Amino acid sequence: MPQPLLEAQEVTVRFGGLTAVDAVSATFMPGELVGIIGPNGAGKTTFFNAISGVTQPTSGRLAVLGQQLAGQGPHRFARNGLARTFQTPRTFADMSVRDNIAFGLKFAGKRPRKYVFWGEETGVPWVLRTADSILGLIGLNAQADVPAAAITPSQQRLLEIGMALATRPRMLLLDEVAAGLTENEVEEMARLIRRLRDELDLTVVWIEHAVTTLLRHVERVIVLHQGKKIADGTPREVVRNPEVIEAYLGDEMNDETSKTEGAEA
Ligand SMILES: Nc1ncnc2c1ncn2[C@@H]1O[C@H](COP(=O)(O)OP(=O)(O)OP(=O)(O)O)[C@@H](O)[C@H]1O
Repeated sequence: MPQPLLEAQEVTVRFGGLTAVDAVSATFMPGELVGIIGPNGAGKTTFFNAISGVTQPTSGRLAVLGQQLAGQGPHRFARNGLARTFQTPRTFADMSVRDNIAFGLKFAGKRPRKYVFWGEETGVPWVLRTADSILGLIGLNAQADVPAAAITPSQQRLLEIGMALATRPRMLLLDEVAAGLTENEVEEMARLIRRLRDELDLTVVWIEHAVTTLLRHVERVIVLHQGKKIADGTPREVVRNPEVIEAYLGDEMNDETSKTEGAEA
């Protein structure tokens, strides 16, 4: 059995009297594509913040490839191969799209670790070597010289993914990268995410409210509700779980159905 890429054990995050993440344990294996879903305020982003070092867990353990990192800052997690996006894209507005990617590459260049590809330490895959090849991978070649402020919201999201890839991660954490996109753009985003996982042998963890698309593309789903993990299984298992239907999926599916009915009316 290979070593988990990331293992969270009983991770709890409290903000004053509020328990945003309540003793959540989860294991992420190399090459997995895992979705995280749950209602607003369920603790999804806070869990992401905890497993990427952005927020210190109040208690619990976090191991990246067996190395305990709880209590360390985000740079330490990044050095160990974690890269993430944020709900509001964090790009440099005045810099060109290419220079934004080049910034990520510069950050990666300072890292002593070699890229791990298909389980072995190798050189960097060619697609992650230059800003232009990364732009090709995410489909932003035509925007290379445009300032980041001038590209569309969906291109901003792609750019943020490109910046994360430029740090040459083993694990990519995506926080609502499809928010605000049209149905077609959401589907394209899902395909890109799968392609990145397949071609770069990445572990991808993806938080999204576009549940039907997400469930079609991931192999495993974790469901959070009021800070607790209430399900962890294949999409098939999770959609049949009565607790998940009660807490979340009933409303989400109804919303998506009524949107479709509304569009058809
Ligand atoms: N820095 C903070 N200080 C205090 N409370 C916070 C902080 N960050 C999050 N919370 C609270 O923690 C709970 C979990 O929030 P979180 O953003 O993790 O949920 P979420 O599942 O990502 O929600 P959404 O789907 O709306 O993004 C919420 O009640 C939120 O108000």
